[in-house]
Amino acid sequence: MKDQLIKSQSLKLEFSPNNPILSVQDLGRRLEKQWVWSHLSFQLFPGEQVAVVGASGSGKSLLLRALAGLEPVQAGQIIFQGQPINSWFMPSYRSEIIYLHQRPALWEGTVESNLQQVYRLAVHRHQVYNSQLILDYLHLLHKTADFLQRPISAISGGEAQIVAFLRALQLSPKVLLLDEPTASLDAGTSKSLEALVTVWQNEDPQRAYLWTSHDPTQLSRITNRQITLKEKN
Ligand SMILES: Nc1ncnc2c1ncn2[C@@H]1O[C@H](COP(=O)(O)OP(=O)(O)OP(=O)(O)O)[C@@H](O)[C@H]1O
Repeated sequence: MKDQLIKSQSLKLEFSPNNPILSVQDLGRRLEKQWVWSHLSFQLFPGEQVAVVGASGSGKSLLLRALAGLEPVQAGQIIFQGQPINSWFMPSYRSEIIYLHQRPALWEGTVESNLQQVYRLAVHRHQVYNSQLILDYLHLLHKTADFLQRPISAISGGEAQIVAFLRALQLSPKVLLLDEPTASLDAGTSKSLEALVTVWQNEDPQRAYLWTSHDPTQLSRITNRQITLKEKN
């Protein structure tokens, strides 16, 4: 089944807790003549919770977006489940590695129509909307089913972030790339979303995440290893 997600049918997946789910090899991102970061190498293993830290402008967002296939790189390789990123069919890749940031883009309509809409995309046609899973996740967030009928135009920034999390998590990605996802939220909602990510990860030991935040207390709660990006010279 998973083989269908890869462009080249001759490639085989290597899936084991001992193999990195994501491998970054000598990666470099240049903006005009200046490298934001270069010679960046690390691995992300199944089950890991990793913080990406660095000063403002050190390129944390650029890194996470590059890992999601949303930004180019000018050097090095990104390897997901043993296969280089460019051997993947991009829509499939982006449903396995999902990037979430603090200002999600949502469609018009209700919360639930936003959650259902992703299944109309060809890449998710083999999956179906699972309302029970969503209700379970909402329960964890101390929200009831009426939340699903709220119009997007009438929800708060924090609630929009909740919708973005639910929309991503229901697709069962292998890797989440969380780019300051709770920066504009109150402490209670932030902790609920942290709990939600933990539940998502505990559902499958192969799942892993990278999380950027300027809040060291949050990072110490939800990650156990750090990748540090150096400031530009
Ligand atoms: N699309 C772009 N075009 C030009 N420069 C960009 C672009 N995106 C980011 N940059 C620049 O690249 C550098 C790294 O940006 P990035 O947003 O990745 O940093 P960051 O570490 O995530 O910062 P912060 O902690 O403030 O969110 C910054 O100097 C930024 O201005």
